[in-house]
Parts: sequence; structure tokens; C-alpha cells
Amino acid sequence: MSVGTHPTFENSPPGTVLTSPPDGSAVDRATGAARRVVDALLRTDRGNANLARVAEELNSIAEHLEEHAPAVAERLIDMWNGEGVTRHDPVTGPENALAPPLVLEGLPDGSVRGTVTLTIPYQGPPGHVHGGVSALLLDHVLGVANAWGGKAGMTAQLSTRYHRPTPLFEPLTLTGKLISVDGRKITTAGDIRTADGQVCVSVEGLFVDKSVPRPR
Ligand SMILES: CCCCCCCCCCCC(=O)SCCNC(=O)CCNC(=O)[C@H](O)C(C)(C)COP(=O)(O)OP(=O)(O)OC[C@H]1O[C@@H](n2cnc3c(N)ncnc32)[C@H](O)[C@@H]1OP(=O)(O)O
Repeated sequence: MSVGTHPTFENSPPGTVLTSPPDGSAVDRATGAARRVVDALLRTDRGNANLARVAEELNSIAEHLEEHAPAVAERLIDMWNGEGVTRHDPVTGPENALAPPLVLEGLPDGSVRGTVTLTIPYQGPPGHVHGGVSALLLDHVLGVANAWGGKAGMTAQLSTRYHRPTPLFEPLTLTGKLISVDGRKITTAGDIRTADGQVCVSVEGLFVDKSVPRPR
């Protein structure tokens, strides 16, 4: 897999933002609103008398968006156009309402770091983050760490250790760093910590240098 023109720690200043933060565009603001809706649907009173109308209005919004959507094959080409950082992925993508979204910066020691506060849509155990969500976030963090380290690959294995429950509603710091390269095999490690430095989840990933072709 090629890293194309992605910045690396050897050619870019510390603090380089490696993902695509929300930029205030209409699509990013609409996606932010969709995140609020997902969160609010989980929080609103189950007896909220307006929920039937809410369902109608949300379906009407979805119909409007679908009416203005090109064929999926065309949209995929558009999404993967250029060599830039993606705006649609489910971890950092400002255009993806499933993404928190996490913003990652590159550090001079070759690691990447980002802080995010997760809320109810990401819940697994009561008041805590779903383990699959932690693995999703860390898989992507390791992928970005590989790019910052000058490599890229597909995840072949992600070994995840859950040290303690990961809290919702408080800032979590995620880090990742490329550890070693052996031919096509790239080993990368990362973790999720609370603000006071407690490790909640740590991962080691094996990535293999191979890419899936972009849609054209
Ligand atoms: C700035 C923003 C940038 C952009 C940042 C973007 C970040 C995105 C991050 C998301 C990353 C993903 O989720 S990627 C999506 C999830 N991953 C996938 O879908 C991958 C599906 N699997 C595959 O396509 C394949 O199995 C591969 C590519 C992983 C490997 O297939 P291959 O190319 O045929 O290679 P293969 O010969 O099998 O393996 C190569 C070597 O690795 C070893 N190997 C392979 N798998 C394993 C394994 N699980 N455990 C141990 N070793 C393994 C083999 O023994 C071999 O060793 P040796 O004999 O050479 O010693």
C-alpha cells in the first residue's frame, strides 16, 4: 500500500494534523447535526410524545439526501479521488456520522496522538466504551501511525488487551507508533489512556504491505 504524499515524521513538523478535522462546510455541519441526533435519540425520554413525528421528519430528510445521491459506484470514485486524507472513514471522517470524529496529530518521535470524549452511542458495559469501538479506533490510529512512519498496509492481525473498563464522558488519549518493519510486515502498537494516564486498552497490530485498488 502506498502512503502517496502523506506527511511523515521525517519530512513534516511536529504537531502536523494527519486527519481531516471538521472544517465548517455544510456537509460537515450536517454530519455534526446527525451525530447530535444519534446521541439525542438515545438520551431523550422514552415517553417523548413527539417521537412518531421525529421519525417522519428524519425519514423525510433521508429521502431528500437519497434523491440527491449519485450511484454508489460513482460516489465511491469521488470519495477515493486524489491522494488526500479520507473524509469518510468511520474513525476520523468529518463526513461520517459514525466517526466521533477523532483528530490525530504526528509527534516528532514517530508516534501519533489524539484526544476524544466518547458518549452514549459508543457504550458497551454500563457507562463505558464498547470493546469493539476501542478496537476500531485503535486499528485506525495504528494505520495513521504507519503513514506518519512512512509505511502503509492492511491489518492482518490486531491483538487487543482490555486492561480496565474505558470510561465514557471523559477525555481519552489514543496513541500509536510504528515499531518495526520486516519485509512486507509492519508491527505497530498503541493504546487508549484516561487523562490521568491509566491504560485502558493496548493493542499490537501486524500490518502487511498490500493495497486494495481504488475505484476508478
Ligand atoms: C495519514 C492517513 C493515512 C491513511 C490511514 C488509513 C488507516 C486505515 C487503517 C485501517 C486498516 C484496516 O482496517 S485494513 C482492513 C482490514 N484488513 C483486511 O481486510 C485484510 C484482509 N487480509 C488480507 O487482505 C491478506 O490476508 C493480507 C493482505 C493481510 C495478507 O495477504 P498476502 O498479501 O497474500 O500476504 P501473506 O503472504 O499472506 O502474508 C505476508 C506475510 O505476513 C504473514 N502474516 C499474514 N497474516 C498474518 C497473521 N495474521 N499473523 C502472523 N503473520 C501473518 C505471513 O505469514 C507472511 O509472512 P512471511 O512468509 O513473509 O514471513
